[in-house]
Amino acid sequence: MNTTDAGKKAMLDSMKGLIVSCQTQPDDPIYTEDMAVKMAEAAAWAGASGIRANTPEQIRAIKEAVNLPVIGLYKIWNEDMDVFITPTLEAAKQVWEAGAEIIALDCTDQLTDKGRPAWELMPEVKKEIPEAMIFADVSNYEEARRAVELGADIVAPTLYGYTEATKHIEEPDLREFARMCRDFGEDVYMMMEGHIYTPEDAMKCLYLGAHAVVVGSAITRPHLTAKRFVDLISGYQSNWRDAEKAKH
Ligand SMILES: CC(=O)N[C@H](C=O)[C@@H](O)[C@H](O)[C@H](O)COP(=O)(O)O
Repeated sequence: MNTTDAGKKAMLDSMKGLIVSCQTQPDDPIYTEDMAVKMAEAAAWAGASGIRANTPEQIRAIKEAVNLPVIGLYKIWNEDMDVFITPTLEAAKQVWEAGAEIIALDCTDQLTDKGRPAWELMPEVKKEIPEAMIFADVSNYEEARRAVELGADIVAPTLYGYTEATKHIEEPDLREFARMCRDFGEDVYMMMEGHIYTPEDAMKCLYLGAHAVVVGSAITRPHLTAKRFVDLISGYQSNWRDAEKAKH
């Protein structure tokens, strides 16, 4: 792997376009041991420019099968905190050792169980693993600014909709994303991630200044895509039923 600055830049430049998040958990209805690899192979077949993957095992298996840059993360849930994306230095090391060129970190203000904000981990990871590139998962403009100042290579609003302040939101904030691209796009690779469900929405993000768009559920969680259809259709069906009842 080429980890010089020029090598890093060449890799990041090559990631323009679509990055597919290929993640499965054992409690997913589509889970099998090799499912994440199959998803990554499908993404590569389609022409994706990178893969986002969770857990050292899935990252390692994907790296063996697919010749694309990998954004790796390690989701670890702890009931004492909301931070779950690569929450510790040890988790970041495992992601790196599994072969991911880029490590995704929670760079929000959320507090860890040690009482410190999640973003404080980034300088430690950069010091410990200087060859790695850092993908900062943030939830708002201020966190994006801080991530840029701390030297993130990539910033994305991945956690918009997943923090205490934003958990009621289920759509991307394209206006805020455009502001991030305008203000930080010269200093960092801005990517869009989270709640992008159609090629048209992905295109909008590219027009707003995204270097790449990371898409997960819409491509690799068919059960959630099916649920979006069912929820919408059944909502209309009950409205129809109520309207019919009201007539009688
Ligand atoms: C918040 C969180 O846990 N995000 C995770 C980050 O790796 C994934 O579960 C998402 O699938 C990914 O961010 C892509 O987003 P979407 O699935 O909406 O396209």
